[in-house]
Amino acid sequence: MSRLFDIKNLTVKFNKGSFNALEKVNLYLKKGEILGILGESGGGKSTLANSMTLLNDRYTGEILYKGKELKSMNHGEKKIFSKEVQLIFQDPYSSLNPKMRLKDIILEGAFIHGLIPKNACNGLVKSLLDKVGLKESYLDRYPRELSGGERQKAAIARALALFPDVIIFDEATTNLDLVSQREILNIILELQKSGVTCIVISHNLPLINIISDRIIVINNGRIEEEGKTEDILTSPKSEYLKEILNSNYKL
Ligand SMILES: Nc1ncnc2c1ncn2[C@@H]1O[C@H](COP(=O)(O)OP(=O)(O)OP(=O)(O)O)[C@@H](O)[C@H]1O
Repeated sequence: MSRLFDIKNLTVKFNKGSFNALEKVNLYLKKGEILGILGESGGGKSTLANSMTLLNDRYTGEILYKGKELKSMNHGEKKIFSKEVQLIFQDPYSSLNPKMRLKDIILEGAFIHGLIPKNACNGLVKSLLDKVGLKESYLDRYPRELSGGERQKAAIARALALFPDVIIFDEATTNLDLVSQREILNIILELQKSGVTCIVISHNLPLINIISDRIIVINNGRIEEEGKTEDILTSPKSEYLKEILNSNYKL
């Protein structure tokens, strides 16, 4: 499997003289896999996701996407990158424009990138709704007229309208009830089958266990361990993982 991302010595320092949010992080993402990123609050997971999507460019080290360092990409390359790599946030309400109807929200990015002719809109938006399990009758709704789980599905449909190669889910199921969580997990597994590579960031070990091919544990800005899901859960090395596994979590 070829690598989509290759990250070398990624270091992020937000305030001069204070601690590093990320410290010499090295990791890769293989095409077709689901990579789980696990760690406690404040450990640096979102900083990693934001840096991998250039929402944060105040980093040192290298983030290579398909062999090209993100900050050295020219305008055209960055535009392609922003289509190919999508980020889904924890709070779908704040990431959806409250003044736009669902169909316009879903198609906005695809229009900006010139991906779809006007006459193909209806077909595309219906197939995207179907993929994420939203009813066609929701097309004219505003975000406030959707439940939390439905809003998260809408955010995924909007990302899918760009036919991305990679989707990073940053705590995307954290605020959802168990049924919605399960539905989003199933969507992610279906995405993997259709060739989309995914990163799932969470502090929820059962969720990461169900879905990931490989896991990285990141705390205090450092990678504490990395390996195939079954390997690191059966013989954990980090104190963090040992503690969770010794608590009430059962594999
Ligand atoms: N823009 C910023 N400016 C200053 N400090 C920041 C900024 N973003 C994050 N931090 C700090 O960097 C550290 C890592 O934060 P980050 O959000 O990456 O952690 P996280 O693992 O995603 O946490 P959570 O699971 O709670 O979302 C934290 O101490 C946070 O306060």
